[in-house]
Amino acid sequence: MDAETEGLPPNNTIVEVTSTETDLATRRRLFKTQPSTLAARRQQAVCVRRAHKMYGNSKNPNVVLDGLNMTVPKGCIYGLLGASGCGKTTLLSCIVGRRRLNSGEIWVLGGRPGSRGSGVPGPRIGYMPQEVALYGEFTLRETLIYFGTIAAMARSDIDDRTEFLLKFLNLPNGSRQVKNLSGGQQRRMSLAVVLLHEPELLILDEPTVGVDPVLRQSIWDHLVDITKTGNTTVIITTHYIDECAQAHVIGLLRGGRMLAEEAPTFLRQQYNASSLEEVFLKLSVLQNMGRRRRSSIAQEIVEQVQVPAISNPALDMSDEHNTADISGEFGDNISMNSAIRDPITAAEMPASPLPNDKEPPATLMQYLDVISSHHMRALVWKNYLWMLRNVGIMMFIVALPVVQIILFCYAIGHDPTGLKLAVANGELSEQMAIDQFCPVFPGCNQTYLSCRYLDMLKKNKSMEVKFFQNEEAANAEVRRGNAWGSLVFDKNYTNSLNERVESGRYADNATIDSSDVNVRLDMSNQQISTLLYRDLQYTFFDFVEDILRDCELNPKIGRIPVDWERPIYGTRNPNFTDFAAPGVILTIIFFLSVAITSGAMLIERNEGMLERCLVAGITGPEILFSQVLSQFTVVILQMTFVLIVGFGFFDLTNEGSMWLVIALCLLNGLCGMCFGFVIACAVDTERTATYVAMGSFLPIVMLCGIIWPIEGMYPALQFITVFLPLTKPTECLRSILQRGWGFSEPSVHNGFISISLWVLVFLVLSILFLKFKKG
Ligand SMILES: Nc1ncnc2c1ncn2[C@@H]1O[C@H](COP(=O)(O)OP(=O)(O)OP(=O)(O)O)[C@@H](O)[C@H]1O
Repeated sequence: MDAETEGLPPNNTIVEVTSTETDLATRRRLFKTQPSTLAARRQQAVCVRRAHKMYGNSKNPNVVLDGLNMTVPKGCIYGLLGASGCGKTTLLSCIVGRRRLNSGEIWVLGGRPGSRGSGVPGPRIGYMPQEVALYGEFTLRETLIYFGTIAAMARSDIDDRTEFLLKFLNLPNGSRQVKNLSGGQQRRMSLAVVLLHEPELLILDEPTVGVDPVLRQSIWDHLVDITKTGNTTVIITTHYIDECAQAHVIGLLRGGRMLAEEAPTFLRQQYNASSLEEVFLKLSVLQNMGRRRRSSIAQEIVEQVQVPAISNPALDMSDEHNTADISGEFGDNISMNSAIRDPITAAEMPASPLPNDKEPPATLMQYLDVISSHHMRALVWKNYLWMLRNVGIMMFIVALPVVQIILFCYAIGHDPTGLKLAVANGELSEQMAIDQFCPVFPGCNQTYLSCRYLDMLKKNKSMEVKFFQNEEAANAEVRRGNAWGSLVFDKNYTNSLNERVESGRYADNATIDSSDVNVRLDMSNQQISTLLYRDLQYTFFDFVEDILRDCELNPKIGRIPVDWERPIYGTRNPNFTDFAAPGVILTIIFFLSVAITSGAMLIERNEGMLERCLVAGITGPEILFSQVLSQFTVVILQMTFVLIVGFGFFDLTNEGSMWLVIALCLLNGLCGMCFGFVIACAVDTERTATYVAMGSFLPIVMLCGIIWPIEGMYPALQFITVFLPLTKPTECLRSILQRGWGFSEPSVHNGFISISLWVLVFLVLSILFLKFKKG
């Protein structure tokens, strides 16, 4: 009920108050100071005070909880009722510590949810979310073993409870997979999971949806039964308002506030209603009147709706009530009425030890002690079981990088072959050109030297030569896109070339011109034209050397006077495959790890499993480390196959230590996994995750020196690349593979340092996202 309704006179006859001052004065006069001690609040199972929660932003807020108070005494069944979308789930997720209030306070089992030592989230509570939130591939028994292990139950206890729950909830035998159950059976299974470890506080979000009336009744009977001892408290939301008649207290939530918190029988009497639905309706009307009483609409409502004489609980308080936990707000008063009328009262409750009021400062060991062995056991077991149940997917995941490296090795970096050249050779007759006949004379023979050169082009560089009768025809072939270049030889080519060599510096211009090969290239394809440019020249050097050798002259005089000694690193003919391989291998491993981990985490998150596990007390670091452990197996397999295929089968150059290569690839896979965690924790949907992964893929490939040397980038970009996760590792792997460098070389150990730092950064970011990214 909102504050304005609290101001109604005790007999509750609706009085239209016209003057604001009178209204305020009446409210002040009627207001009593009411004690509310912290200790009393902490004695409740759940106590919410002045809770404000909104979604959206300040410009477009969606206020869901608006100063809400709620008191759930220990040992009761509390039915939380309200229309769809009124904020029940939001309130529950704040109670279990998965969402934060914008303001206000929550006490659960005497502690603040999420604070150290409060046990919430943790095994003290059992949360059944609205969605099924179970692993479809697991059997019922495996599901219960998993959640039982998380709650640190002994295996024998898990087995006993499993037998009981399967029978009690009318579930099929334990070896059936969850995905093969009907919708109703899955919800019952979800209920079985929270009942399994018999927590102190059960929070059930619509547990009876899809349950037949007989079973619904037996679930309620069970809830009544477990609360009898006073050790278990149940908060339940349901759409079937009247089933809440069996609750000890019901809270009616509307407009972000509690309309009432009372025992159902009391409410029905108080509001002279035959059903709880009617009570809800009347209270809603009262709430509307309170809100609009300054408007003329109020009068209409008063006239149209029959509201019974109701004593306003906010004002109808005996001294007896005042001694209880009352904060002066509506919710407290009402719930205490209930608590006192109810057979289970706070006074009868066994006083359980409360956690510390203020969170004690944590020691370093407590900060580091974020991993519990039974949680890790359960999580790693669950991850491997998931993989086992999805062998097809796992095989695909392992095979994918193999396919990629095979494609890379076959498709990238090899010199193009079969490049067509259009040749107009003046030395040939018209008929010879038509017949594509160009005679080659080996040895120290100075006849048709043009044909000898062209023959070497064909043989050594796999080029295809087509003869045309004149220069125009050859150029036209290039213009039509049928050849990559035209070569024109003068009709005196052989003689002129001989004379040019013989005369040396005395050769005249005409001789020099006619001994040149005139080349016109199609330079539209940078790779091909560069290659042609290089090969036409190199083949010419080879051609000259060949003749000189055959004529028993020193072949060196045919070369340019630069002696290309054996390279210090690399080969005389470095290929693009070896240049790109380090970056490509790292990129494949990195991005497949990103895809696997972000996919796995997002599936868990979006199907509610992650939420359920976090409420059960699993921590962010535990989830991450368990994923690291299990996904790492996949990364190791992927990496092994990539390296075997790349170095074993395709013989990629490796001059260095294979152990260093393996270590770097493993770290790189780990880094990809951690980046995947960050994406999964930071975004909400698979689609956004795909955009982020894709959005980061291209910049990383372009900027990390994988396909183009960093030295060729703009200076500002060169600076930025240093801070990208694959730049230094790519440089490092290239140095190991091509130069055979060891760890002591800066370029190698810098790669390891850089990737380790990135692993750390991504891990910390994921943990922070998991911790702080709540609603
Ligand atoms: N993550 C979110 N971001 C933005 N708005 C949200 C989010 N979750 C819930 N809401 C909005 O908050 C309001 C309350 O939602 P909530 O799920 O708490 O209602 P509910 O009472 O549990 O509904 P139902 O009974 O249908 O499950 C709704 O208007 C909903 O659209």
